[in-house]
Amino acid sequence: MSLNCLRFVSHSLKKPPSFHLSYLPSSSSSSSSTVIVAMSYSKELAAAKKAASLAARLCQKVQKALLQSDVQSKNDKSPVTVADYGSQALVSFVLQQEIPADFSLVAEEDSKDLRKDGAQETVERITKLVNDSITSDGSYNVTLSTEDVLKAIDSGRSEGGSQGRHWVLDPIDGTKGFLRGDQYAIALALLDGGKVVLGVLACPNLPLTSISAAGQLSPDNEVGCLFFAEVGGGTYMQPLDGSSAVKVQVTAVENPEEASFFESYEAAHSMHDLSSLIAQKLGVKAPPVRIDSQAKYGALSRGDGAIYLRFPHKGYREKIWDHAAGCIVVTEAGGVVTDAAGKPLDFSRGKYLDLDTGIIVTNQKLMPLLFNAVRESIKEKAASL
Ligand SMILES: Nc1ncnc2c1ncn2[C@@H]1O[C@H](COP(=O)(O)O)[C@@H](OP(=O)(O)O)[C@H]1O
Ligand SMILES: [Mg+2]
Ligand SMILES: [Mg+2]
Ligand SMILES: [Mg+2]
Repeated sequence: MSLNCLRFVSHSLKKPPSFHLSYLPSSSSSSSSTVIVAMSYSKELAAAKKAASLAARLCQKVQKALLQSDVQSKNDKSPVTVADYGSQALVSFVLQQEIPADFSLVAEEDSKDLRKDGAQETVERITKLVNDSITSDGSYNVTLSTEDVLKAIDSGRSEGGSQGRHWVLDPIDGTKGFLRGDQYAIALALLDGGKVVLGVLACPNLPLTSISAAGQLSPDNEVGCLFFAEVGGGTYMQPLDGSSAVKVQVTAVENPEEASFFESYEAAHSMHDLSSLIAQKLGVKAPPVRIDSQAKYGALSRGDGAIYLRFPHKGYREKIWDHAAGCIVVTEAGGVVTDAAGKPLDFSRGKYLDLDTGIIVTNQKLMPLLFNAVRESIKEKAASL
C-alpha cells in the first residue's frame, strides 16, 4: 500500500502539536523506498494565533464603543465597517510580517468602497485603530500610512485554489451578531494544496464554559475563547487573554434524544423550519441554540452541543472563509463536517464552496442517523412545496 499520504503527529496530550511528518515516495519509480519530509505548520499556527488575537482585541474595542453609544449610532453601520476592515488589515499585516514568503490571502473584504470620495475619514479611523493595535502589541516598530492599510486590506484578493498555500480570512464572521453585541468570530485558516491544514477561531464573546441549551450565556461568565487546530494534531482552546490551552473534543453523545443543536441566529442565513424537521425526526428534545458566526463550530468542538445544521435559502453560495477555520476546528476535535449529500467540504475551488443544499456537522456516531434524517427531511420539504 502506498504511504505517500500517511501522516502522523508528534504531540503530547497537554501540549499543542509542533510538527507532523509526511511519507513521500523517494522517486517516481514503483520502488517501495520512502523519504520522510518534515511538514510543520507550527510557525504558521503561531502567526495565525497572534494575528487573530490582535484582531480580536481591535474588534472588542470597537464593539465596546458601539454598545456604549446611543441607539442612533447603533443603527449606523460604520463602526462595523471599521472593525471589519481594521481586523482584515491587521491580520494581513501580521501574517506578512511573520511569514513573508509567497504570501497569499483570500479574505472577505476589499478596499473598493474605502477608495471612494468621502471615505477618507473612515480610512483614517481604520488606520488609527490598526496602528493603536500594533503599538499596544509592541513587536513591530512601524506606523502604517492610510495607503499601507488599504494595501494590506487588498492583499486579501487572492482567489485561493488547489495549488500552493493560501490564508483564508473572515475578519469578522457574524457581523450581525457583532452589531447586536452578540457572538462573532475572527476566522483564519491556511490552505495547502486545497486542504485546510490549520485553523484559528477567535471568539471574543464566547463564554469559556459551556453554552449548551441548559446553561446558556450566563451574564457573569468569563468570555473570550481562542480555538486552534493543526491537521493531525487535535483541537485546543485557550482564553483569549493568553493563558494555557486545553485539548477539546466533540461530545460522545450517541443518543439523538440527548443531543442539542446549533443553528444561525439569523433565519435569513439558514432555514429554521428544515432544521426543526430534522431535529424532530431525530427525536432531539432540547431547543435549538441559535448563535451567530463560526463560534458554533468552536462550541461544538468542545462538546457544548452535538449538531450544527446550516441550510441556506436557494441560490446562496457559501464562501470558504465562512467555514474553513471552523471545519478543521471541529474535525480535529473528532467531529465530521459534510454537505447535505454527505460529501466533505471542498476548499480547493476558489472562493466558493460548491456544495449540495447545506452543511451538517456532528460527531462520528451520530452522523449516519443525522444524514438519514437530513435526506428524508429535504425530500419531505420539497414534496410539500
Ligand atoms: N442569505 C444567506 N444565507 C446564508 N449565509 C449568509 C447569507 N447572507 C450572509 N450569509 C453569511 O452568513 C455569515 C454569518 O453566519 P451565521 O449566520 O452563522 O452567523 C455571514 O458572514 P459575515 O458576517 O462574515 O458576513 C455571511 O457570509
Ligand atoms: Mg462570515
Ligand atoms: Mg465577515
Ligand atoms: Mg460579510
